[in-house]
Amino acid sequence: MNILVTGGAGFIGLNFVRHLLKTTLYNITVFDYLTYASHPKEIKQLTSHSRIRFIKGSIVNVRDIEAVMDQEYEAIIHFAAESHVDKSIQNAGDFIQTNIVGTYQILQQLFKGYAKKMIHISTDEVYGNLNSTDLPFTENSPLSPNNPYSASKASSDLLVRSYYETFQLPLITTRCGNNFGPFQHIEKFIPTIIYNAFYNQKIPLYGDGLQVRDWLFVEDHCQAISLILEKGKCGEVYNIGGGNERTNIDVVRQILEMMGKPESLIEYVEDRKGHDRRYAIDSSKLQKELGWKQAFYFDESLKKTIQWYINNFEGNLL
Ligand SMILES: NC(=O)c1ccc[n+]([C@@H]2O[C@H](COP(=O)([O-])OP(=O)(O)OC[C@H]3O[C@@H](n4cnc5c(N)ncnc54)[C@H](O)[C@@H]3O)[C@@H](O)[C@H]2O)c1
Ligand SMILES: Cc1cn([C@H]2C[C@H](O)[C@@H](COP(=O)(O)OP(=O)(O)O[C@H]3O[C@H](C)C(=O)[C@H](O)[C@H]3O)O2)c(=O)[nH]c1=O
Repeated sequence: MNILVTGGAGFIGLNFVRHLLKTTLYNITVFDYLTYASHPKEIKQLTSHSRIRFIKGSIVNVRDIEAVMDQEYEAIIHFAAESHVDKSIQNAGDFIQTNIVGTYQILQQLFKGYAKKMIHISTDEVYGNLNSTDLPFTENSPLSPNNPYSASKASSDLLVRSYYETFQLPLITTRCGNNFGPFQHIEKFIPTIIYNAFYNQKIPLYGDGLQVRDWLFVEDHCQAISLILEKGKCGEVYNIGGGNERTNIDVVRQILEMMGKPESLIEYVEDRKGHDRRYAIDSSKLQKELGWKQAFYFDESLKKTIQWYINNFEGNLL
Protein backbone atom coordinates (compact mmCIF):
# COMPACT_ATOMS: atom_id res chain seq x y z
CA MET A 1 0.00 0.00 0.00
CA ASN A 2 1.13 3.52 -0.80
CA ILE A 3 1.11 6.56 1.49
CA LEU A 4 1.84 10.12 0.43
CA VAL A 5 3.42 12.40 3.05
CA THR A 6 3.47 16.09 2.15
CA GLY A 7 6.04 18.04 4.17
CA GLY A 8 7.76 14.75 4.98
CA ALA A 9 11.18 16.44 5.13
CA GLY A 10 10.13 18.76 7.98
CA PHE A 11 10.19 18.19 11.72
CA ILE A 12 7.01 16.20 12.34
CA GLY A 13 6.74 14.82 8.79
CA LEU A 14 10.24 13.32 8.95
CA ASN A 15 9.56 11.78 12.36
CA PHE A 16 6.33 10.37 10.95
CA VAL A 17 8.04 8.85 7.89
CA ARG A 18 10.59 7.17 10.18
CA HIS A 19 7.75 5.97 12.40
CA LEU A 20 5.89 4.46 9.40
CA LEU A 21 9.06 2.74 8.20
CA LYS A 22 9.48 1.12 11.61
CA THR A 23 5.88 0.15 12.24
CA THR A 24 4.33 -0.62 8.82
CA LEU A 25 5.09 -2.09 5.41
CA TYR A 26 3.76 0.93 3.49
CA ASN A 27 5.53 2.32 0.46
CA ILE A 28 6.00 5.96 1.30
CA THR A 29 6.21 8.90 -1.10
CA VAL A 30 7.63 12.05 0.48
CA PHE A 31 6.59 15.23 -1.32
CA ASP A 32 8.36 18.34 -0.06
CA TYR A 33 9.61 21.65 -1.42
CA LEU A 34 12.72 21.46 0.78
CA THR A 35 12.39 24.92 2.31
CA TYR A 36 14.79 26.24 4.98
CA ALA A 37 12.86 24.19 7.61
CA SER A 38 13.49 20.81 5.93
CA HIS A 39 16.15 18.09 6.30
CA PRO A 40 17.40 17.24 2.78
CA LYS A 41 20.34 15.15 4.06
CA GLU A 42 18.06 12.92 6.11
CA ILE A 43 15.69 12.54 3.17
CA LYS A 44 18.57 11.60 0.88
CA GLN A 45 19.63 8.90 3.34
CA LEU A 46 16.07 7.61 3.68
CA THR A 47 15.69 7.22 -0.09
CA SER A 48 18.25 4.42 0.00
CA HIS A 49 15.40 2.46 1.59
CA SER A 50 13.40 0.57 -1.04
CA ARG A 51 10.06 1.64 0.46
CA ILE A 52 10.78 5.39 0.25
CA ARG A 53 10.69 7.64 -2.76
CA PHE A 54 11.19 11.40 -2.65
CA ILE A 55 9.70 13.91 -5.04
CA LYS A 56 10.67 17.54 -4.72
CA GLY A 57 7.88 19.99 -5.41
CA SER A 58 5.51 22.56 -4.03
CA ILE A 59 1.94 21.96 -2.96
CA VAL A 60 1.15 25.37 -4.45
CA ASN A 61 2.17 24.22 -7.94
CA VAL A 62 -0.41 22.05 -9.73
CA ARG A 63 2.18 20.50 -12.07
CA ASP A 64 4.34 19.49 -9.12
CA ILE A 65 1.38 17.85 -7.41
CA GLU A 66 0.33 16.07 -10.59
CA ALA A 67 3.81 14.52 -10.79
CA VAL A 68 3.14 12.83 -7.46
CA MET A 69 -0.31 11.60 -8.46
CA ASP A 70 1.08 8.81 -10.62
CA GLN A 71 -0.24 6.01 -8.41
CA GLU A 72 -3.07 5.29 -5.96
CA TYR A 73 -2.57 6.16 -2.32
CA GLU A 74 -4.19 4.58 0.67
CA ALA A 75 -3.90 8.01 2.27
CA ILE A 76 -2.30 11.42 2.04
CA ILE A 77 -0.90 12.76 5.30
CA HIS A 78 -0.74 16.49 4.77
CA PHE A 79 1.95 18.12 6.93
CA ALA A 80 3.40 20.60 4.43
CA ALA A 81 3.11 24.13 5.76
CA GLU A 82 4.89 27.25 6.84
CA SER A 83 4.89 26.65 10.58
CA HIS A 84 6.65 29.45 12.48
CA VAL A 85 4.46 32.08 14.15
CA ASP A 86 7.21 34.75 14.42
CA LYS A 87 7.90 34.48 10.68
CA SER A 88 4.21 34.89 9.88
CA ILE A 89 4.17 38.11 11.91
CA GLN A 90 7.06 39.49 9.86
CA ASN A 91 5.60 38.43 6.52
CA ALA A 92 2.40 36.43 6.05
CA GLY A 93 2.65 35.98 2.27
CA ASP A 94 4.19 32.49 2.20
CA PHE A 95 1.76 31.36 4.89
CA ILE A 96 -1.23 32.37 2.77
CA GLN A 97 0.25 30.66 -0.29
CA THR A 98 1.43 27.40 1.26
CA ASN A 99 -1.07 26.85 4.03
CA ILE A 100 -4.22 28.03 2.27
CA VAL A 101 -3.62 27.85 -1.50
CA GLY A 102 -1.42 24.74 -1.13
CA THR A 103 -4.07 22.91 0.88
CA TYR A 104 -6.69 23.93 -1.70
CA GLN A 105 -4.53 22.46 -4.50
CA ILE A 106 -4.10 19.19 -2.63
CA LEU A 107 -7.85 19.02 -1.97
CA GLN A 108 -8.55 19.53 -5.69
CA GLN A 109 -6.47 16.44 -6.48
CA LEU A 110 -8.70 14.28 -4.31
CA PHE A 111 -11.48 14.59 -6.90
CA LYS A 112 -9.33 12.57 -9.28
CA GLY A 113 -9.57 9.54 -7.02
CA TYR A 114 -5.85 9.01 -6.46
CA ALA A 115 -6.23 8.85 -2.67
CA LYS A 116 -8.72 7.01 -0.47
CA LYS A 117 -8.43 9.59 2.32
CA MET A 118 -6.49 12.56 3.55
CA ILE A 119 -5.44 13.50 7.07
CA HIS A 120 -4.97 17.24 7.35
CA ILE A 121 -2.49 18.08 10.12
CA SER A 122 -3.56 21.24 11.90
CA THR A 123 -2.90 22.96 15.18
CA ASP A 124 -4.53 23.92 18.48
CA GLU A 125 -3.58 27.52 17.65
CA VAL A 126 -6.70 27.75 15.47
CA TYR A 127 -8.78 27.84 18.69
CA GLY A 128 -7.00 31.00 19.86
CA ASN A 129 -6.26 31.94 23.41
CA LEU A 130 -7.27 30.49 26.81
CA ASN A 131 -7.37 32.23 30.17
CA SER A 132 -5.86 30.43 33.15
CA THR A 133 -9.28 29.22 34.38
CA ASP A 134 -10.68 28.12 30.98
CA LEU A 135 -11.17 24.44 30.23
CA PRO A 136 -8.83 22.98 27.57
CA PHE A 137 -9.87 23.20 23.90
CA THR A 138 -12.22 20.50 22.66
CA GLU A 139 -12.98 19.78 19.00
CA ASN A 140 -16.10 21.95 19.45
CA SER A 141 -14.25 25.04 20.66
CA PRO A 142 -14.82 27.94 18.26
CA LEU A 143 -12.04 28.81 15.81
CA SER A 144 -10.53 32.11 16.91
CA PRO A 145 -6.99 32.45 15.51
CA ASN A 146 -4.90 35.43 16.63
CA ASN A 147 -1.83 35.50 14.35
CA PRO A 148 -1.31 35.13 10.59
CA TYR A 149 0.04 31.56 10.96
CA SER A 150 -2.95 30.33 12.94
CA ALA A 151 -5.34 32.27 10.69
CA SER A 152 -3.86 30.52 7.65
CA LYS A 153 -4.20 27.12 9.36
CA ALA A 154 -7.79 27.88 10.42
CA SER A 155 -8.54 28.85 6.81
CA SER A 156 -7.16 25.52 5.60
CA ASP A 157 -9.21 23.68 8.26
CA LEU A 158 -12.37 25.42 7.03
CA LEU A 159 -11.55 24.51 3.43
CA VAL A 160 -11.12 20.88 4.49
CA ARG A 161 -14.41 21.00 6.40
CA SER A 162 -16.22 22.50 3.40
CA TYR A 163 -14.82 19.89 0.97
CA TYR A 164 -16.09 17.16 3.26
CA GLU A 165 -19.54 18.72 3.70
CA THR A 166 -20.00 19.80 0.07
CA PHE A 167 -18.28 17.04 -1.88
CA GLN A 168 -18.09 14.20 0.71
CA LEU A 169 -14.35 13.89 0.10
CA PRO A 170 -12.70 11.52 2.61
CA LEU A 171 -11.09 14.02 4.96
CA ILE A 172 -9.99 14.01 8.58
CA THR A 173 -8.46 16.94 10.50
CA THR A 174 -6.13 16.64 13.49
CA ARG A 175 -5.21 19.50 15.83
CA CYS A 176 -2.22 19.04 18.07
CA GLY A 177 -0.33 21.14 20.59
CA ASN A 178 3.31 22.22 20.65
CA ASN A 179 5.48 19.34 19.48
CA PHE A 180 9.05 18.80 20.61
CA GLY A 181 11.70 16.23 19.77
CA PRO A 182 14.48 15.48 17.27
CA PHE A 183 14.67 17.40 13.97
CA GLN A 184 12.72 20.47 15.09
CA HIS A 185 14.09 23.61 13.47
CA ILE A 186 16.30 25.75 15.67
CA GLU A 187 13.91 28.72 15.28
CA LYS A 188 11.38 27.08 17.65
CA PHE A 189 11.41 27.55 21.43
CA ILE A 190 12.85 24.30 22.82
CA PRO A 191 15.65 24.00 20.21
CA THR A 192 16.43 27.73 20.74
CA ILE A 193 16.86 27.13 24.47
CA ILE A 194 19.06 24.05 23.97
CA TYR A 195 21.19 25.71 21.27
CA ASN A 196 21.77 28.92 23.23
CA ALA A 197 22.43 27.07 26.47
CA PHE A 198 24.88 24.73 24.72
CA TYR A 199 26.85 27.69 23.33
CA ASN A 200 26.45 29.75 26.56
CA GLN A 201 24.44 32.43 24.78
CA LYS A 202 21.51 34.44 26.12
CA ILE A 203 18.11 32.74 25.80
CA PRO A 204 15.38 35.14 24.64
CA LEU A 205 12.21 34.81 26.70
CA TYR A 206 9.27 36.76 25.30
CA GLY A 207 7.33 39.10 27.62
CA ASP A 208 6.96 37.83 31.19
CA GLY A 209 7.59 34.19 30.22
CA LEU A 210 4.36 33.08 31.89
CA GLN A 211 2.67 31.99 28.67
CA VAL A 212 1.55 28.35 28.79
CA ARG A 213 1.96 25.73 26.07
CA ASP A 214 0.73 22.12 26.09
CA TRP A 215 3.75 20.06 25.02
CA LEU A 216 3.51 16.84 23.00
CA PHE A 217 6.47 14.57 22.31
CA VAL A 218 6.67 14.09 18.55
CA GLU A 219 6.72 10.26 18.82
CA ASP A 220 3.41 10.34 20.70
CA HIS A 221 2.05 12.57 17.95
CA CYS A 222 3.20 10.14 15.24
CA GLN A 223 1.57 7.25 17.07
CA ALA A 224 -1.70 9.20 17.29
CA ILE A 225 -1.65 9.96 13.56
CA SER A 226 -1.03 6.27 12.79
CA LEU A 227 -4.04 5.35 14.90
CA ILE A 228 -6.20 7.95 13.14
CA LEU A 229 -4.96 6.66 9.80
CA GLU A 230 -6.09 3.19 10.76
CA LYS A 231 -9.33 3.90 12.64
CA GLY A 232 -10.27 7.60 12.25
CA LYS A 233 -13.68 8.54 10.82
CA CYS A 234 -13.92 10.80 7.80
CA GLY A 235 -15.45 14.22 8.50
CA GLU A 236 -14.14 14.19 12.07
CA VAL A 237 -11.67 16.42 13.87
CA TYR A 238 -9.36 14.86 16.49
CA ASN A 239 -7.44 16.88 19.07
CA ILE A 240 -4.02 15.51 20.06
CA GLY A 241 -2.57 16.93 23.27
CA GLY A 242 0.29 15.96 25.52
CA GLY A 243 -1.39 16.97 28.78
CA ASN A 244 1.86 18.75 29.60
CA GLU A 245 0.97 22.35 30.33
CA ARG A 246 4.08 24.33 31.25
CA THR A 247 4.89 28.03 31.46
CA ASN A 248 7.70 29.08 29.15
CA ILE A 249 9.86 30.13 32.08
CA ASP A 250 9.46 26.69 33.67
CA VAL A 251 10.52 25.01 30.43
CA VAL A 252 13.66 27.18 30.22
CA ARG A 253 14.52 26.53 33.88
CA GLN A 254 14.04 22.77 33.48
CA ILE A 255 16.27 22.61 30.40
CA LEU A 256 18.97 24.75 32.03
CA GLU A 257 18.92 22.48 35.05
CA MET A 258 19.13 19.35 32.89
CA MET A 259 22.06 20.85 30.97
CA GLY A 260 23.82 22.13 34.10
CA LYS A 261 23.67 25.75 32.89
CA PRO A 262 22.96 28.92 34.94
CA GLU A 263 19.64 30.79 34.97
CA SER A 264 21.60 33.98 34.26
CA LEU A 265 21.46 32.95 30.58
CA ILE A 266 17.77 33.90 30.50
CA GLU A 267 17.10 37.28 28.91
CA TYR A 268 13.62 38.78 28.99
CA VAL A 269 12.93 40.40 25.62
CA GLU A 270 10.05 42.24 23.97
CA ASP A 271 6.88 40.18 23.76
CA ARG A 272 5.59 38.60 20.54
CA LYS A 273 2.79 40.67 18.99
CA GLY A 274 -0.65 39.11 19.59
CA HIS A 275 1.01 36.49 21.82
CA ASP A 276 -1.51 33.84 22.91
CA ARG A 277 -1.32 33.40 26.66
CA ARG A 278 -2.30 29.78 27.03
CA TYR A 279 -3.01 26.68 24.95
CA ALA A 280 -4.34 23.44 26.45
CA ILE A 281 -5.89 20.50 24.69
CA ASP A 282 -8.56 18.02 25.65
CA SER A 283 -7.74 14.76 23.83
CA SER A 284 -10.51 12.69 25.42
CA LYS A 285 -12.26 12.09 22.08
CA LEU A 286 -9.15 10.44 20.65
CA GLN A 287 -8.67 8.45 23.85
CA LYS A 288 -12.28 7.28 24.17
CA GLU A 289 -13.17 6.71 20.51
CA LEU A 290 -9.88 5.37 19.15
CA GLY A 291 -8.14 4.20 22.33
CA TRP A 292 -5.12 6.51 22.08
CA LYS A 293 -2.72 6.47 25.00
CA GLN A 294 0.46 8.46 25.37
CA ALA A 295 3.59 6.38 25.70
CA PHE A 296 6.13 9.03 26.73
CA TYR A 297 6.64 11.17 29.84
CA PHE A 298 7.55 14.82 29.40
CA ASP A 299 10.75 14.80 31.51
CA GLU A 300 12.24 11.72 29.87
CA SER A 301 11.34 12.93 26.37
CA LEU A 302 12.87 16.32 27.10
CA LYS A 303 16.10 14.66 28.25
CA LYS A 304 16.14 12.54 25.09
CA THR A 305 15.56 15.65 22.96
CA ILE A 306 18.35 17.61 24.67
CA GLN A 307 20.75 14.69 24.14
CA TRP A 308 19.79 14.45 20.47
CA TYR A 309 20.59 18.14 19.92
CA ILE A 310 23.85 17.96 21.87
CA ASN A 311 24.97 14.97 19.76
CA ASN A 312 24.16 16.90 16.61
CA PHE A 313 25.87 20.11 17.75
CA GLU A 314 28.97 18.15 18.77
CA GLY A 315 29.05 16.35 15.43
CA ASN A 316 28.43 19.66 13.58
CA LEU A 317 25.37 18.02 12.07
CA LEU A 318 22.99 20.96 12.60
N1 LIG B 1 5.63 21.96 15.24
C1 LIG B 1 4.56 22.06 15.98
O1 LIG B 1 4.65 22.19 17.20
C2 LIG B 1 3.19 21.96 15.36
C3 LIG B 1 2.10 22.02 16.21
C4 LIG B 1 0.81 21.92 15.67
C5 LIG B 1 0.67 21.71 14.30
N2 LIG B 1 1.74 21.69 13.49
C6 LIG B 1 1.51 21.46 12.06
O2 LIG B 1 2.19 20.28 11.70
C7 LIG B 1 2.68 20.38 10.35
C8 LIG B 1 4.17 20.11 10.34
O3 LIG B 1 4.80 21.07 11.19
P1 LIG B 1 6.38 21.06 11.41
O4 LIG B 1 6.64 21.68 12.71
O5 LIG B 1 6.91 19.72 11.06
O6 LIG B 1 6.80 22.10 10.25
P2 LIG B 1 8.24 22.36 9.63
O7 LIG B 1 8.27 23.82 9.33
O8 LIG B 1 9.31 21.77 10.45
O9 LIG B 1 8.19 21.53 8.27
C9 LIG B 1 7.36 21.89 7.21
C10 LIG B 1 7.78 21.11 5.97
O10 LIG B 1 6.89 21.50 4.91
C11 LIG B 1 7.69 21.74 3.75
N3 LIG B 1 7.01 22.75 2.91
C12 LIG B 1 6.86 24.07 3.17
N4 LIG B 1 6.24 24.67 2.13
C13 LIG B 1 6.00 23.69 1.20
C14 LIG B 1 5.38 23.69 -0.07
N5 LIG B 1 4.90 24.79 -0.64
N6 LIG B 1 5.28 22.51 -0.73
C15 LIG B 1 5.76 21.36 -0.18
N7 LIG B 1 6.38 21.31 1.02
C16 LIG B 1 6.49 22.47 1.70
C17 LIG B 1 9.01 22.27 4.27
O11 LIG B 1 10.04 22.11 3.31
C18 LIG B 1 9.22 21.41 5.51
O12 LIG B 1 9.89 20.22 5.19
C19 LIG B 1 2.30 21.78 9.87
O13 LIG B 1 1.13 21.67 9.11
C20 LIG B 1 2.04 22.55 11.16
O14 LIG B 1 1.08 23.57 10.95
C21 LIG B 1 3.01 21.81 13.99
C1 LIG C 1 11.17 31.05 19.65
C2 LIG C 1 10.79 31.58 21.03
C3 LIG C 1 9.54 31.38 21.54
N1 LIG C 1 9.19 31.88 22.75
C4 LIG C 1 7.83 31.58 23.28
C5 LIG C 1 6.68 31.89 22.36
C6 LIG C 1 5.65 30.83 22.72
O1 LIG C 1 4.90 31.26 23.83
C7 LIG C 1 6.48 29.63 23.13
C8 LIG C 1 6.66 28.60 22.03
O2 LIG C 1 7.09 29.27 20.86
P1 LIG C 1 7.27 28.53 19.44
O3 LIG C 1 7.54 29.57 18.42
O4 LIG C 1 8.23 27.42 19.59
O5 LIG C 1 5.83 27.83 19.27
P2 LIG C 1 4.35 28.42 19.11
O6 LIG C 1 4.36 29.81 18.68
O7 LIG C 1 3.60 28.08 20.34
O8 LIG C 1 3.87 27.52 17.86
C9 LIG C 1 4.21 26.12 17.78
O9 LIG C 1 3.14 25.33 18.27
C10 LIG C 1 1.92 25.47 17.58
C11 LIG C 1 0.91 24.59 18.21
C12 LIG C 1 2.06 25.38 16.10
O10 LIG C 1 1.11 25.05 15.40
C13 LIG C 1 3.29 25.93 15.47
O11 LIG C 1 3.55 25.39 14.19
C14 LIG C 1 4.50 25.72 16.34
O12 LIG C 1 5.58 26.49 15.84
O13 LIG C 1 7.77 30.18 23.49
C15 LIG C 1 10.10 32.59 23.53
O14 LIG C 1 9.77 33.05 24.64
N2 LIG C 1 11.36 32.79 23.02
C16 LIG C 1 11.74 32.32 21.81
O15 LIG C 1 12.90 32.55 21.40
